[in-house]
Amino acid sequence: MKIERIELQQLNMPLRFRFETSFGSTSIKDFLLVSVYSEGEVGYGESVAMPNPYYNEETTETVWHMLERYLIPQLLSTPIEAPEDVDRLFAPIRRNNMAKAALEGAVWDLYSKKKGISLAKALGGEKSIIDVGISIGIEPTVKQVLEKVERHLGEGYKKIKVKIKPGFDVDVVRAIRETFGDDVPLMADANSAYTMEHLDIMKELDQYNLIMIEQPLAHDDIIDHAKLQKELRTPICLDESIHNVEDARKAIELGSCGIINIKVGRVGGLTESKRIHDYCQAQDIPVWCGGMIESGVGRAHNIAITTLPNFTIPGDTAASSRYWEEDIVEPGVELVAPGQLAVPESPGIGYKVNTNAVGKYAIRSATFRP
Ligand SMILES: O=C(O)CCC(=O)C1=CC=C[C@@H](O)[C@@H]1C(=O)O
Ligand SMILES: [Mg+2]
Repeated sequence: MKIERIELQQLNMPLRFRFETSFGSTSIKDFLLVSVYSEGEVGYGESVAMPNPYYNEETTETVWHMLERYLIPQLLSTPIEAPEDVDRLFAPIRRNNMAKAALEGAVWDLYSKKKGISLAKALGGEKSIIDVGISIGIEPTVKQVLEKVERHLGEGYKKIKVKIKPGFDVDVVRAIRETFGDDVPLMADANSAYTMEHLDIMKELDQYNLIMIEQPLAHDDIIDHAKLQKELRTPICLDESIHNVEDARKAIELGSCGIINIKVGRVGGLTESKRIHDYCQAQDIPVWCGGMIESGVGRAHNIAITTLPNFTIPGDTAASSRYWEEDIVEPGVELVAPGQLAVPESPGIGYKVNTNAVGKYAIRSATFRP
C-alpha cells in the first residue's frame, strides 16, 4: 500500500445532550480524525480518547503527540501490505492504544476500499444486521433516567445501560425494574466507582436480574473483580481493565468476569479486537462493543467489528441522531428497524465522510508526507 499523505484533524462537535459518568461530564466531543490517502482512496479512523485522562490515561493531546511524533512517521517510512502489519509495527510502543487504533483503523478502511469489500467483510464478519443498545449517563434525578429509558425503549433499543456511582445506583435500577418490568434487558456501568467496601451495594444490585455489572472496581484490577464475581450471580463485565488479549486471558483464567466489553480504541485497534474476540469465543465468554460517543466514523468501525459472531450482546452503538445535529458521515448511522442497524455493503466503512461538516468542526489540522 503506497501511502502518499496522512491528514490529522482535531474536531470539536457539540453533543445534543450532556453525558455524565462517575468521572465527569461533557457536552462537546473533542476528538481526532485521521485520513490516510493512497492512490485515489482515503481511509478514515477516529481517536476515541477523551480531552482529559479520566476514562484512561490518554487525552486528545497525547494522541496528537503520539501520532505526530511516532506512529505516523513509522507508518510513512515502512512498507505495509495489510492492516495486521500496522499492528505489528506499533507493537514495540507501549500502550497509547487509542492513538494506535486511530491510525490502524484508517488503514483497515483503506485496505478494504482497495479490495472493494466492506470493512465488516475484511474483518471476517458475518452479520448483515446488528442489534444495538443505548448507554444512559448519570442524570440529575432518577425520574430523568426513567424518562430516557422510556424514550429509548420506544425506539426499540435492545439493551439499556445505565451509569451508576455511589449514591446513584440501587435506586436507579430498582426504579427501572418497578416502572418497566423484569424483561427489560438492563445493565449497569460503574466506571470503577466502587471498592470491595461496597459489597453490600453490589449484592443489592445482584437482586435485579441485570445482564451484567460493568467495571465495578478499579480500572487496573482483576484480583478484586475475581473475588467480587464469586459473591455475585450477575456476570461482571470488564471494560477499563482489558487492554489486549493477554489481559483478557488472565481475567478469564482468574474468574474476574463473565463478559468482556471490546472497545476498539482501548485495545489498540481492530486487529487486537479480533484477537480478543476469537479468544473469548474459544473460552465461551460473550463480548459486545462498547461506545465512546463516537462520530459516524468511529461508529462505522464499531458496526464492522460487531459483525463477528461472538458479539452476541447488543453494543452501545446507538444512532447518530441521538448524539449529533449533523454527523460527519452521510447519511448518518440510523436505525433501520427498532434497535437495529444495517451493516453497509459498500467498500470500507461504507459511509461517505462529509468534508464540509468536518471543515466546520475542525479546530486544528496537519498534513504528513513520506
Ligand atoms: O453512547 C456511547 O457511546 C457510550 C458511552 C459510554 O457509556 C462511555 C463512554 C466513554 C466513557 C465511559 O463513560 C463510557 C463507558 O465506560 O462505556
Ligand atoms: Mg464502561
